[in-house]
Amino acid sequence: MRIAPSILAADFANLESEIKDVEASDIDLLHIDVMDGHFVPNITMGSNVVGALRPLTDCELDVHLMIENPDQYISDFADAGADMISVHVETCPHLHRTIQLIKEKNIKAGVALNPATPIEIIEPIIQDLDFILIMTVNPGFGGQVFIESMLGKIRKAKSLIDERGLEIAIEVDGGINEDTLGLCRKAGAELFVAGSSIFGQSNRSIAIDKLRGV
Ligand SMILES: O=C(CO)[C@@H](O)[C@H](O)COP(=O)(O)O
Ligand SMILES: [Fe+2]
Repeated sequence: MRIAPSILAADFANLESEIKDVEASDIDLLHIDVMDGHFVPNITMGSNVVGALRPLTDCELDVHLMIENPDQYISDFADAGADMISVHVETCPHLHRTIQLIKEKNIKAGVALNPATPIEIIEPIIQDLDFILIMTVNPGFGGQVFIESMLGKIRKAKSLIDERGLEIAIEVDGGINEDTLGLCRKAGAELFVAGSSIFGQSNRSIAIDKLRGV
């Protein structure tokens, strides 16, 4: 299992030390939530933040785009140093093209799905994906409560992947804590985004150990 701390819950005035703090716990991925105030009712950060963080860390930068018209910004985020980019299927009328745009940048391509979006929507292009991001809360804010009915969607995603013999990671995002992580893992997820259950805690190394079940 891989844990991706979401910097949305970090102290923005001290991002460098916040990142060093979680890196001390052998974290190999950082999750960056990009929100535009249109697709979701919140505004966060752009590719300039990804570019500023890139030289500060060896972690893979996992950029979660919660923005309308993502095609227009993929190049900026990739050039700024993203290693993985996920786009929301709800924002992509030409999803196949959008995925190819990400892959042309030689980085991992993922599709994110809102809780109300059925997993079957990605079936026609599943073989082109490196990962699937299943939202376990409605996107827009950290600190929300995990939606338990998403476990069924994770199981369905796992079956779609396994039936085809594909190597695609299932990432879950929203309300992941020491109770919900195990449920998602059992259902088939392997990449766990965690904001408040890591950066919201005073001792991040204890928080990460708890998530790992140590
Ligand atoms: O994409 C999002 C929210 O839209 C997430 O990545 C949050 O940042 C997760 O925060 P927690 O639910 O773990 O506090
Ligand atoms: Fe996210």
